Amino acid sequence: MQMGQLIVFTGPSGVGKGTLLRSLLARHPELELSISVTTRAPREGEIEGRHYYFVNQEQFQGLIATGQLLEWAEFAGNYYGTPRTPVEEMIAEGKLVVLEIELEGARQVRETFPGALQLFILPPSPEELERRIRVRGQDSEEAIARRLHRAQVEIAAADEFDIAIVNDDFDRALEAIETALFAAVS
Ligand SMILES: Nc1nc2c(ncn2[C@@H]2O[C@H](COP(=O)(O)OP(=O)(O)O)[C@@H](O)[C@H]2O)c(=O)[nH]1
Ligand SMILES: Nc1ncnc2c1ncn2[C@@H]1O[C@H](COP(=O)(O)OP(=O)(O)O)[C@@H](O)[C@H]1O
Repeated sequence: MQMGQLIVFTGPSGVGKGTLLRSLLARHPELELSISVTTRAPREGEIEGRHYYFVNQEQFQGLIATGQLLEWAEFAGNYYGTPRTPVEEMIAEGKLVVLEIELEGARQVRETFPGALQLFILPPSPEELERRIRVRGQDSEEAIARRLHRAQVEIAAADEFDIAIVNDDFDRALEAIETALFAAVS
């Protein structure tokens, strides 16, 4: 059987990664989303095992110490990581596995999985990025400030990625992602 592939999505908080991925996954059942582990508190409506596996600091450190994370990083005061075993199993089964992760994690994956396709999602402007984070209405002022600060660092690194796509018009961005993705994996 053919080996699967890793597809990495990175981009500043609020750019629309989650929304784009939901549409992409609904349209392409052959894509599998990796569910991350995080120490962040669940947002309203987030479900354990579907959006994230929610753990405490001690549990997260245990996962690092026992090599159970494929990559991990601290982001805006919380830890996030990709559970290794499910991803390795899905790749061995020939699946296309999607990781939605921040910059430091994407850099780690670049080292360990050089064949991974790395996509970066850009906002049309910094103002629109801030508007989207606020419209989502899920984060405290402090969390918003940390995310906006981190966004500048992430956007400055967009050139490191295989492809950068601006999420201005949603449908157009989705199409551009599909084109890039299926050109790379076919
Ligand atoms: N390195 C890494 N980053 C992750 C992982 N899961 C999520 N992230 C990233 O962590 C950041 C914060 O995620 P989250 O708290 O859900 O906020 P949101 O992106 O604003 O919805 C985002 O950039 C995510 O892409 C992971 O497993 N590893
Ligand atoms: N192309 C777009 N135009 C306008 N709003 C968008 C667009 N894409 C996403 N959004 C909105 O922006 C907000 C943040 O999107 P989200 O998917 O949560 O971002 P991320 O996962 O990157 O943090 C949501 O309210 C979402 O509906």
